[in-house]
Amino acid sequence: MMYQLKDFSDGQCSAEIIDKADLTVRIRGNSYSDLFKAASIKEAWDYSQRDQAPRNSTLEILCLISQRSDRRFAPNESFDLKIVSDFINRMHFSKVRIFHPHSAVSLALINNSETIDHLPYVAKAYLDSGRPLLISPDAGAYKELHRIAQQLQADLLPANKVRVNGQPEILLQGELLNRNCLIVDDIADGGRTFMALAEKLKSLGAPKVFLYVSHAMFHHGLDAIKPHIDGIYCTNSYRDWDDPLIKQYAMI
Ligand SMILES: O=P(O)(O)OC[C@H]1O[C@H](OP(=O)(O)OP(=O)(O)O)[C@H](O)[C@@H]1O
Repeated sequence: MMYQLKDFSDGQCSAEIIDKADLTVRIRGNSYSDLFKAASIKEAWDYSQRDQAPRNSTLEILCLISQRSDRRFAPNESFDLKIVSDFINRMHFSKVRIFHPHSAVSLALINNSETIDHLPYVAKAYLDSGRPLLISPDAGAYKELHRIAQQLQADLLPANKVRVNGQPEILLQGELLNRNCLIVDDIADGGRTFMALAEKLKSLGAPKVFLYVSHAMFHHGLDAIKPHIDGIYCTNSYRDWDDPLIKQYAMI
């Protein structure tokens, strides 16, 4: 560890640099507090470098807060991803690596940014679940999953999601042929998208439906999703889970 963090009882956070080498800071990044911690570390590291030739600094963000707010949804609402991106840009890391961002807008707004690929985790889930048919749940997920399906030499069936009064409705583009399915997406928030899709896939003959999400939030818990999904694969980019339904790959 190149640095250590101290938390004060009033909520303040402070950083101390232990090693003046190149800096890598890996955070979940799913809270404003995490971003402030990264800022404290970078400020202390910059000062530690004042008499040296420039070194490299990398910020790795596993679950970027406000990544879904990649546009101004209404003229009287804040553009939250822009605020977060401006904050990150002011830290001046030489590289910012973001794990499976919701859209390319994060990469466009954050300077010197690149993606941490989720392919290795999808590959593990794909093999563990017995090479099922991959399902992309919506148009946004299709392009990424098409790339991954090609790399894995896996079959891919696109679904499309339209929200009607907030409820997802599903259209499938192809035949299931009684195969098990692995839905692949970036984020599970409440999980309704995947319940509705799994229900549809099972009604069309899928014996088992598995789900891979990089960022497993499940803000309403797992009880509602359990009758629909036979297994969930995810990373711990957002939080740690301890549930028999979930197989989790540790990143932090
Ligand atoms: O678990 P749930 O609550 O069902 O939400 C999960 C879905 O929401 C996100 O897409 P979103 O609808 O935000 O995509 P958009 O950018 O196309 O609006 C995410 O990519 C999932 O597809």
